[in-house]
Amino acid sequence: MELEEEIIQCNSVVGGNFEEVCPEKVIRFKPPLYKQRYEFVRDLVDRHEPKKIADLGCGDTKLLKLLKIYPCIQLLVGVDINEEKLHSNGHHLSPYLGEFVKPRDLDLTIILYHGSVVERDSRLLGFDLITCIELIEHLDSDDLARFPEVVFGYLSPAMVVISTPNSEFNPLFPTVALRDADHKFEWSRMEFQTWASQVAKCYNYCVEFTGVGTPPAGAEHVGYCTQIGVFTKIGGKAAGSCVSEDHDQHVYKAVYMTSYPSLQQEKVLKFVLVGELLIQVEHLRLRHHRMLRERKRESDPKPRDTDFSLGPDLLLGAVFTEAEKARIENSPEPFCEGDKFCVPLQRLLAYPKLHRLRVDEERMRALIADSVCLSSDSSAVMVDLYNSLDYWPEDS
Ligand SMILES: C[S@@+](CC[C@H](N)C(=O)[O-])C[C@H]1O[C@@H](n2cnc3c(N)ncnc32)[C@H](O)[C@@H]1O
Ligand SMILES: [Mg+2]
Repeated sequence: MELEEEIIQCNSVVGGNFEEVCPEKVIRFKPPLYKQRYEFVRDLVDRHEPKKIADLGCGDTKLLKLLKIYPCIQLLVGVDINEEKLHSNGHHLSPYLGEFVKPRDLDLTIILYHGSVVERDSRLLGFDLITCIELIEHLDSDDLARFPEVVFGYLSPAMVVISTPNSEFNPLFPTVALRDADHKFEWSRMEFQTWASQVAKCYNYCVEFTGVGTPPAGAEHVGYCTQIGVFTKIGGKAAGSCVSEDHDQHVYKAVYMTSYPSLQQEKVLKFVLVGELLIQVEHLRLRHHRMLRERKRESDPKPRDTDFSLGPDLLLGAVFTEAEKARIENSPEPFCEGDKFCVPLQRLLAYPKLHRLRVDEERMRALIADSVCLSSDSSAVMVDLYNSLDYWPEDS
């Protein structure tokens, strides 16, 4: 993360140490500061792998869009007081076509709620991570006073991240006013850390302070442009006893909800399994043809054992690791029965794209039974050795 400075003609009145530190310069961050804040959250998600995340004051849902790709997340919730923002951005959170073709391993539900973060809604209980990015400075003093009791006392997630402007950085900007017209306050590091430490102590969290947006050389003493507190619940995830009495408190209005296809859903698993299986069987069948053709060209009339050893997998562009090769080679080989080509289920399950689905032979048999033809003992998938689309130049 870098900070870019650009000399500009700056006639604005600047406060205190601005002129001394950084005369006539405008500060630009690279990547932009909002992206650095999102990156900070992404890094936390990478490290802690939370299953349930709520983004309070989610605005135009940009952070949620970045988070939805994480395989560990199963519930992603956004809350904002601005209903219009939620309505106009919700559809960006729905699954793409590619997410049906290559579904996630685990379910994911995304819900956007319209409501205020100072209202209690029991659907946000039991979360692993709650993010409040550039939110608290938009709360008036009454709401700010209620915020800790709701978020830390009632919702009581395992981790909370709060970011807010560091007012000590402001003199480096060309103007001295608050950074946004809707900000009710901007705190120095001392003010934020005093507030956050009291909150942490009151609700049994520990808090660490950091930030994003490094100050320019010579101005290190002002600290990060955005200050961040990361709160971790002492004693882990278990919800506090105070939550049990109001478990059905639904005050937020759900304005958008979407569920992602995943391999946890039987119909999705079946779709992927049958699709990958058909590709693999067809690939093996064509490879068998190729081998027969080569033999014919060599005019070798002698029948030999069919060779299903693993040559370069040109058709699928697959390159196997040594472990994958060993798994495939140790599984039963495809075979021919009259004009039928048979691939044992165990062989199919050895290929990486089917192996990753983590189904055993019995489950596979049950899932594919009504979609493919099985051998008489149901141990192999059976297809015609030749079909009308096969191209045999030698025949023409
Ligand atoms: C500066 S924006 C930050 C948006 C987003 N977190 C981001 O970093 O891109 C602040 C957001 O908080 C929302 N907000 C303000 N007061 C709120 C409240 N009491 N409850 C829920 N959301 C609130 C605003 O509508 C706005 O979308
Ligand atoms: Mg703000």
